[in-house]
Amino acid sequence: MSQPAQPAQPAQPAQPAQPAPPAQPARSAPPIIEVSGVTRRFGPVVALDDVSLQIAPGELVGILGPNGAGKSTLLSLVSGQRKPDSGTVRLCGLDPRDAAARTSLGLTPQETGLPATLKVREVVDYIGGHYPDPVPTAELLEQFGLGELAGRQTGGMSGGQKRRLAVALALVGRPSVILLDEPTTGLDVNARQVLWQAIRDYHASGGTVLLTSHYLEEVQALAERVVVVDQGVVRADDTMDAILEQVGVRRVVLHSAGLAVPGAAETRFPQVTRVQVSGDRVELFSPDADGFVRELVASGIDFHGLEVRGATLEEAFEQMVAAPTVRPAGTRAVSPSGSPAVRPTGAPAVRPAAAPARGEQR
Ligand SMILES: Nc1ncnc2c1ncn2[C@@H]1O[C@H](COP(=O)(O)OP(=O)(O)OP(=O)(O)O)[C@@H](O)[C@H]1O
Repeated sequence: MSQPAQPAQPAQPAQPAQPAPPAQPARSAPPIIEVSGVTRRFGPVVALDDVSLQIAPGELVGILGPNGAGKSTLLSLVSGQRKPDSGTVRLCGLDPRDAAARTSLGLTPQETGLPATLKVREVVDYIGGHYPDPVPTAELLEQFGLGELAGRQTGGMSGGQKRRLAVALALVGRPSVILLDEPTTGLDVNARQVLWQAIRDYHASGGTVLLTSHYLEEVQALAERVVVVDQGVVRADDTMDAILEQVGVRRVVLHSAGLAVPGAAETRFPQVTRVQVSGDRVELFSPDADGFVRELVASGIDFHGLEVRGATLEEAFEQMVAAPTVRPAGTRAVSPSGSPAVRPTGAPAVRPAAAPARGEQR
């Protein structure tokens, strides 16, 4: 579900114009974003359920979650567009509904309403005019590969071009923190690379980024820290490496006619939790890859081309959103996509960061 469509939010210069050395998150500094025990309901739906999150200045944090998880709701609370039913949200130490807090904020909502009859440069001038020291329009448009479109009405832009402009507008006021809700949805590979570079440059100059994405490779490429949200609950909150490590599942790839028979691997080897077969190529997932390989060798089954590697973020994510969260009857968040990924039999439970273990009552 989307936030209300609107242009980027006003922001204020809080960062130097020139790129500085890559930012080191100031973990000892007061959090620039602080969400404490926040619950937000929409009628019977609990979009966020007792969520707590602290983001230090200079962090680049990716929020992952399936459709309806509560990601956009979280951003709308941080940006002050909505208020929590309970709990508190602080942006730069202030209530984000206080305009003073939002002067240091740049925002790209999931759906952006650009005035169709205004030209691209006019929109940038207009938004930039709210700030004391905006990025010069030509410079900003060049950075986002939009220089040649400066004189075009926004109604004549492609979807991808509009998306690039929407992210550019979040940066025009030199904000100290930006919220990007699915910034590259609908973009082709080149346009996505341009935006990724702009986000990296902004972060390298000391900016704080909180972004949601459906593209796991985007979060993997950009974020230092990943927050996994599912059904309104934070299921994991850690560095990318720790998230991958936490899941502990490894992928074993090999070629074997004997194991390519449906059910053969799972039946024979208890360590195997999931199997994908394509011809004689077999991909197996196991929390105990070493044990599986030892037993495979001992079994005498013919195989070749063995590879073992860690799980991708996508696999880690599937594991995390697979564990159900128990809520009081009638208040469970509804995911439009229905049940999330099926948790593989025997897969290790992921210890959530701020959520109950599987089966615990909230
Ligand atoms: N204005 C609203 N009215 C009613 N229900 C809402 C509203 N906004 C959000 N919800 C519900 O709250 C839950 C969380 O929605 P939210 O948009 O935050 O999820 P999301 O993770 O951003 O999803 P997506 O990835 O699909 O954008 C969903 O069940 C959604 O249907």
